[in-house]
Amino acid sequence: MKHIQIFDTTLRDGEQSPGVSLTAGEKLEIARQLAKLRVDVIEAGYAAASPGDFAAVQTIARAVKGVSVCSLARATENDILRAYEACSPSDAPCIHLFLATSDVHMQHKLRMTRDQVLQQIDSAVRFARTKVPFVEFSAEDSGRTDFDFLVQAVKTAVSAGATVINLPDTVGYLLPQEYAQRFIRMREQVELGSALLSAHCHDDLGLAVANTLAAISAGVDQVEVTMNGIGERAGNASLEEVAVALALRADMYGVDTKLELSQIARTSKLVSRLTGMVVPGNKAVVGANAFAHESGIHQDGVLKERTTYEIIDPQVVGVVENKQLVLGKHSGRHAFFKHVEELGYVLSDQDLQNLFMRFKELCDKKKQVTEEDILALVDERVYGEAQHTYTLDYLHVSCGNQPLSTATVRVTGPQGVREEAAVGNGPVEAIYRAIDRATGEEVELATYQISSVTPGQDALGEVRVQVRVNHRLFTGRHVASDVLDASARAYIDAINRYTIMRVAPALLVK
Ligand SMILES: CC(=O)SCCNC(=O)CCNC(=O)[C@H](O)C(C)(C)COP(=O)(O)OP(=O)(O)OC[C@H]1O[C@@H](n2cnc3c(N)ncnc32)[C@H](O)[C@@H]1OP(=O)(O)O
Ligand SMILES: CC(C)C(=O)C(=O)O
Ligand SMILES: [Mg+2]
Repeated sequence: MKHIQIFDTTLRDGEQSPGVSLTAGEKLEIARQLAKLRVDVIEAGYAAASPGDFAAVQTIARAVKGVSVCSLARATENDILRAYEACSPSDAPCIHLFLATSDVHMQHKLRMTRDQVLQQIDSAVRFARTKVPFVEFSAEDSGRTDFDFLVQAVKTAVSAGATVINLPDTVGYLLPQEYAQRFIRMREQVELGSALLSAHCHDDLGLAVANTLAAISAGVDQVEVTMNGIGERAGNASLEEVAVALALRADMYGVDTKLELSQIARTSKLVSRLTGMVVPGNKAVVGANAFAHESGIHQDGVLKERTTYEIIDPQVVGVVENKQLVLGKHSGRHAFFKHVEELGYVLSDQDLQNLFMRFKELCDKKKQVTEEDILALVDERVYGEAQHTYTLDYLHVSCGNQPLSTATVRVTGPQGVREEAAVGNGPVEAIYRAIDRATGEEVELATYQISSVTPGQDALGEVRVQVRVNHRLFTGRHVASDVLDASARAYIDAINRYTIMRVAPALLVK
């Protein structure tokens, strides 16, 4: 069976989703999980974009073995050198060079002629090949590129030594048959030698997965995908949808991947939690409703025979139904640490001890502590409280069935301890006004979302907020059994992410 290489770009194109900003530590955690999922290439970021992204790519290249680690780079010497320095510790370092080839991009964005673009492809690919063994060249906006010119661009990249040729549908414009034809014609017209062909699709017309699958039928060797389909604008082709389609319909595609499908659910949840991008309930494969049956006739069918209405076995993609850890207030450290380890986390002794304390506090509030609760606690421990400028020491809220609420907060920050009170049209507004006064930061609340991360009346509530500062969005998140406490801390988390960026951009990835 032909092997299709999975190039995961969750940490690069996925992170280009508006409002997503991952720290290097968060990127590393996701990269480790992607390695467990057994993707072939991790595009860890864009090393020249910021010191933080450089650090993230380098950290992942050093720490995550058995997978190729790649950095994006423009066709410039500086970008190539930064990408090389960042990804060179990898077992298989890869530089992903791109240059646009469509007339609209060349004329208006690059302001270059066709000849200049060909010249730059040649010199950039040659230079990158002097640095690393794997160089991917992407003809940006290839979907809207004049085909004869695209052939010239690809010939230039191949003869300069590119090991992968990617034809991205950057703006999600093509239809499946058209996209497939481009690969078929390209193979007919260019002697690719050992260079692989790659597909990279965006979802502007909701066709990213269909186009990716069409490209596989047309013989590509690699597909570029993101977990949960996150990415620039409407997103990229979703890894889990492509992976499951290939596995389930091997009769049609006749290809395989190295993917460990049982890691899909866990990877999806991790990416969702750390990016703040909520997975819609009806999302294929990983949505909460993907294996839920609502109507009587369907329920009857599934009870008699699961496959009447389920084409995917949820366990195959790691969705374990009715699984609950038997953990509670009588559990000790050994059992608890083992569970954390089984969930795939490698934590320091100090983090484990602190986490255990939080677990015991939670046991006093909740009858049953589930795997979801523990995942939420780990996130709070490892990421939520990292690198903070402000901490919330005290919160008191007074509210009722009248619109006016009051909140009092005590916040510790660079100016010391400050106490402030404010009123608002509801408790959350009152809290946020009080926090604004206590921090003195000028941020504007852009979005506020609240959800229950665990089932039952005593569930943990998760609040995600985005604050806007100078047209940029910063996401904050917190999980607690008290939703007003979670609301306050999520807001402070978002402000902290903004302040980290302001004082030390290298700590944040973007
Ligand atoms: C399709 C994609 O997903 S492409 C990847 C998109 N990702 C990103 O942009 C990552 C985040 N970007 C950044 O941090 C910044 O844009 C940087 C650091 C990369 C560049 O910042 P700046 O130097 O300030 O340039 P800015 O972003 O304003 O403009 C881009 C410049 O790169 C040029 N450029 C665009 N693509 C390429 C390319 N592939 N090769 C060479 N130059 C390019 C543009 O023409 C423009 O040049 P100009 O300044 O001479 O007009
Ligand atoms: C950098 C390239 C491959 C890209 O993301 C695109 O064209 O969509
Ligand atoms: Mg893209």
